[in-house]
Amino acid sequence: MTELNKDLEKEQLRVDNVMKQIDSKIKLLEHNTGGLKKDIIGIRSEFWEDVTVNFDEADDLGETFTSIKQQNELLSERERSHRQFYQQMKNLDRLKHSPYFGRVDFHENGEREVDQIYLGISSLMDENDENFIIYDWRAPISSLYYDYAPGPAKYDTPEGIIEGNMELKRQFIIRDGWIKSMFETGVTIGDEILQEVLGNQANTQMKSIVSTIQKEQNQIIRNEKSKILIVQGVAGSGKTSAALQRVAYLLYRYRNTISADNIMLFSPNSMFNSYVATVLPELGEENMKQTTFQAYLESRLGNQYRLEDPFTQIEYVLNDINDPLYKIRLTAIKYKASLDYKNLIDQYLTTLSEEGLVFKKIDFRGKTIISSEQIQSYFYSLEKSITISNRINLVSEWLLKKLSKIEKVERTKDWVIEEAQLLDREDYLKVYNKLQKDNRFNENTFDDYEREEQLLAKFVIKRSFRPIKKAIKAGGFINMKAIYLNMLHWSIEKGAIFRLPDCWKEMCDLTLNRIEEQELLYEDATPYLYLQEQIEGKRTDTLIRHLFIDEAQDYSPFQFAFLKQLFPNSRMTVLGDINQTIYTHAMNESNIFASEEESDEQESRIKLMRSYRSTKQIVEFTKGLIPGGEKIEAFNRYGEKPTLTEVSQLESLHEALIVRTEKLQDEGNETIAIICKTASECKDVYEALCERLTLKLVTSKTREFDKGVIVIPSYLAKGIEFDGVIIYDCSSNRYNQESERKLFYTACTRAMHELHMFSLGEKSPFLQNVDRETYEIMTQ
Ligand SMILES: Nc1ncnc2c1ncn2[C@@H]1O[C@H](COP(=O)(O)OP(=O)(O)OP(=O)(O)O)[C@@H](O)[C@H]1O
Repeated sequence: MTELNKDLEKEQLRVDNVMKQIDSKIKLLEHNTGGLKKDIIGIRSEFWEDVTVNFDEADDLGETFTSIKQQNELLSERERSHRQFYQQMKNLDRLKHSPYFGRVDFHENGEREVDQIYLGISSLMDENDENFIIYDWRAPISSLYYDYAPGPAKYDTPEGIIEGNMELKRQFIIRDGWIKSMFETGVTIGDEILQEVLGNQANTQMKSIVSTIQKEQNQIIRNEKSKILIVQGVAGSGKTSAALQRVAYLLYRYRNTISADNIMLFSPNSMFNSYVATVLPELGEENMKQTTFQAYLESRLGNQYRLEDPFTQIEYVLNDINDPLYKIRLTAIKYKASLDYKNLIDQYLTTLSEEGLVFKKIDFRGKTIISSEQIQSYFYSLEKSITISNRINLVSEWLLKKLSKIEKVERTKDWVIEEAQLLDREDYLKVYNKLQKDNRFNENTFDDYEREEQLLAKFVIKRSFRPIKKAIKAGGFINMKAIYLNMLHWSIEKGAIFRLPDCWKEMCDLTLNRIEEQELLYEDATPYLYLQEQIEGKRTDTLIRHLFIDEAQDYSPFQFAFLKQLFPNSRMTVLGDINQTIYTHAMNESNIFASEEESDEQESRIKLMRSYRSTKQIVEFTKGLIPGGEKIEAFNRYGEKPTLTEVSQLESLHEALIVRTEKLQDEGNETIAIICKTASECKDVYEALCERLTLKLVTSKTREFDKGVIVIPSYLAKGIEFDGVIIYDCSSNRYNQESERKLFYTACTRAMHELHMFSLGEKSPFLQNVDRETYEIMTQ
């Protein structure tokens, strides 16, 4: 028997033993959980039998309350234990499927024994709960596995650095109790295993990568020192994967202080949200909060305006090049994304401190009860040193007091008596009950009839004023629309003192016209909300301690500044790729990824240059599409070269595309994307081909994507991946503007195993400089 076979046998024996221990832990837990479940069902069904309910006397009321409280505490305690048991059971189930994936033998300096450390997705203790049979991959000692090859090695612990020598590093694939493969590995974790993992079919849900995390990815996952961690990583380098494993790491490392509710991920669209949603549960952790920037804007401005979304904006940018206002709008999108525009708004705010805030009048029953001038003069009568938002609070208090006085006067009016008579039964009953209650506690009851009338009047008044008061509390008396528009007029007048783009007036007109129609353009939404916040008072989310921004190259400097203000207590992990910047507002020299310098000691930057998603052949091709692409490293996984098919007729394009799609399906590719430049192109393709192929059309409203063949616009495909990608039409008609180069690159880099491009007419200029050796030209 060879040395390796002997080792394999020994390792299999250990696996057998671990499986037995997992089984006995499961049995024990089942036993305990079963009892608990019965307890909970019992307490729930007998809840009301076991409490003493008596509302007759005040004393009885107290006793009833205590009794319910006790019973409730008992139930909560049992439910908590049940949840814990359930979680443990799920972890054991997961371990049973695959107990561990790695082993390092570490000889700590000064110690006699060598420790054998086995790593899995969660830890497992022996039967006496004394020694670790499996270490959680996030434990401090586990970082040895990701960071070192056999030889001198060290790891960080909260108590300090531990140094020693790594004597062995081994990697396993274990499934259902059997070692399927075992390798001795070097620094980079098992190319063999990575080959296997990456060679698999793409999935409609992202997978966890804990067993094959690479050293540079581990730096991201375990970073603890930086307030802002910026990761510039090439397409497919594992940014999203590293981000999600980092969330799992933080939840483990700070389990006593941070929970999933304290972590938030901003992602590019809702389909991406569902794509990544299974990774953390797979690792035994609860999902962090997830949102998109657009969803946030909607939640804040959606009740005031029809908000344009970034997808509608990009459709305009890509399609409407012949619109006479096209250039103006594009310049506006860029300018309004900049910190120069934020600075302009800040300047305007200083003038607002002195004059110019606009308020809405307050009407009641068709009559103005407080005029906008009255509000304005009260506001400007307040001490100027008080911030605008604090003065707004004072105005709000003043208005509410004023309303209370008006309420009293109104109570005696005829309309109140009339409305009181028309109250429906339910409302009347409420008043009647109140009357009864008052009589019970109040000895000096006077004429019930008179009292009832008063109460009814009060009820009617309260109900009528409620919406006004609510609106006042929410700052509804501020005329934000007029303030934003006035700011635009003011900026036109003061143009000379700002670095405004040419045609600024035309740009403002564009916004003015839309706002008049109750529509807010995407480029105006963040600035508008920013201005609103400075006036009404900044809203902050102090609960979030770690903010993750994925595809961050597509955020404007203004949006970043806004997010920093919104999450003041949060550390940030910002992940992106400057070569995948597809939105006009982000094509800015102040893009966070444009610089490679760390701006201060709170910021760290990490670069990922190796692409794992695509085969070497695809990476060698896509590298040629972007300047500086030669620095991108491909992982050694081999496949066919990408292909380009040039056709001159639409019919032949469709025929060729159908043949290729069917071939990809026959080869076993489960997720195939036909990527078009725009949504309108997708719609045409879908309509033309849906009778010949089983297709699904993806739009900005799609929440999840399924296996099969999908037709998807380029900008929605970002962040996700497919076994096979077909570029519908990469002709110079479609992709010719320099600003579209990155969009094209993003589309091509979605392919894991196969990339096929079709061109109706001459191919795009982006392909002109690509090394001809890196792709095949197909003849029809
Ligand atoms: N260490 C790793 N082990 C196994 N698979 C990995 C590893 N790193 C990345 N991958 C795989 O590579 C693919 C790309 O990863 P991911 O989507 O995280 O990259 P990305 O940098 O966010 O890509 P993009 O910017 O192009 O959207 C995924 O299939 C992921 O599972």
